[in-house]
Amino acid sequence: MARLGFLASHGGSGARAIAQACARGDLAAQPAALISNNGSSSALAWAREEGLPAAHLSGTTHPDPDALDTAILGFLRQHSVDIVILSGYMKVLGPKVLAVYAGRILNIHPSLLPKFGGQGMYGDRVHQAVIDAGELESGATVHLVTAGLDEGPVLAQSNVPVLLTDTLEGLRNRVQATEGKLYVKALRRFLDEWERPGS
Ligand SMILES: Nc1nc2c(c(=O)[nH]1)N[C@@H](CN(C=O)c1ccc(C(=O)N[C@@H](CCC(=O)O)C(=O)O)cc1)CN2
Ligand SMILES: NCC(=O)N[C@@H]1O[C@H](COP(=O)([O-])[O-])[C@@H](O)[C@H]1O
Repeated sequence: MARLGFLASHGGSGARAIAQACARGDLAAQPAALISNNGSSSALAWAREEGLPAAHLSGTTHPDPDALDTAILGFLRQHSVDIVILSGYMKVLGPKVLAVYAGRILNIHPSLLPKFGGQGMYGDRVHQAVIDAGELESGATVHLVTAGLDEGPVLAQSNVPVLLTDTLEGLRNRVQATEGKLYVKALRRFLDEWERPGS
């Protein structure tokens, strides 16, 4: 059964949705570890409540980026993680993690990539940019993670309308309401391919 390593900066809603799907038997996977760059994140508190091995690893604990990259990789390997799940993780993954887990790191982004992705595009900044651009639709994207921000192959997307009267909160809530189900669907499809011999 695939072992999942979560990285989250805030609430980790995607990680929680996936962990609940694993507990229901809807995903052939099991949570194995969680890392947060935010020592006071509710994702870290949730992981500890769940008895999940959890660590605060960040620029505060490891000011040197290479040392942080090594520490993140070490924690993932210590817990025999097979697949890395980014769940609102707001930092760029380093080359060591990217190399060892190439093709096995998933992320969810709150726009229809490739639109509204890349440096500086995260959280509410994305939704505000969508509204400012006058887009008629938005959604979330699950993609494989590569060295470039939000540039990896798309695995799945959700679609929601953008209303002319939309506020930032209204659009955020409408997009976020699709994320948990989308992430579970994308991971199920990924696991089907990953577990097929020779895939
Ligand atoms: N190597 C990669 N690392 C990460 C990727 C990726 O595709 N390749 N995805 C991001 C997640 N993400 C959007 O989905 C994202 C996260 C953060 C940023 C960003 O600009 N961050 C700011 C700092 C924000 C903060 O400190 O709170 C920055 O780096 O200046 C853009 C996109 C996760 N990592
Ligand atoms: N570029 C990455 C990004 O913006 N991710 C977004 O951050 C939010 C995290 O919420 P959460 O911490 O409650 O899961 C989610 O909406 C996710 O799509």
